[in-house]
Amino acid sequence: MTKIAASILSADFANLQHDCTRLLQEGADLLHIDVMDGHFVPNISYGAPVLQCLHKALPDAYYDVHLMISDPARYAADFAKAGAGLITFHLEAVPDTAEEVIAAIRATGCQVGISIRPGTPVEAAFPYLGVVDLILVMSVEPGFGGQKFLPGTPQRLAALDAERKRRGCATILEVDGGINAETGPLCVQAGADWLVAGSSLFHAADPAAVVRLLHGQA
Ligand SMILES: O=C(CO)[C@@H](O)[C@H](O)COP(=O)(O)O
Repeated sequence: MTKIAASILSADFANLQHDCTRLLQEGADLLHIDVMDGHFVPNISYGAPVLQCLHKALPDAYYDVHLMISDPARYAADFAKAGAGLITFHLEAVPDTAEEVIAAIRATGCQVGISIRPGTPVEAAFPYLGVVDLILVMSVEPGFGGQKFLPGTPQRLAALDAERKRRGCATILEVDGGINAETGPLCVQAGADWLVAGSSLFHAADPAAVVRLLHGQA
């Protein structure tokens, strides 16, 4: 079944535990932790101490960490210690050393993901099918929540899904950016397994209804 990852970037940080507890109670499957360094992307979010506090408050949640940072190998262990279940980094950040970063994350005991920006040819991720646990396709330019879904995304997911089937591997396909009741189902139809949703969940009057819809249960 499709999993819904709630992106905490859209939470009220003064009430982070409350907002996350609510979303998990409303049916979200996991928490998506967007880490931005103001260098790889033009925004700064938060670091491992925030995850550590959240993990302490909500130890049973699964933490899907998305590193939008220039030096993922340097910080992977910090996020693993803080409670990450899966750590995703961007191929564009480390074009020549992706294998080393994968090994560094694996050494922490976490699952490993790679991500690609909207402008990166989807074929760049093909060699990692069956190598990493998850491939995250960005459906907006990374850096900010609340952006509009890029319409070419389902086609990119479908290409990855077809290649995944051709290779017979089980790598999870995740999509992130502008996911809502309209765009989520298009991504699922194209092959996405995990949907990251921020503003459409945290700002919804009835988040449970959005989760049900994204789960395909509405
Ligand atoms: O990584 C990012 C943005 O860089 C995303 O996780 C967004 O935070 C998703 O937010 P919405 O587009 O769903 O509001």
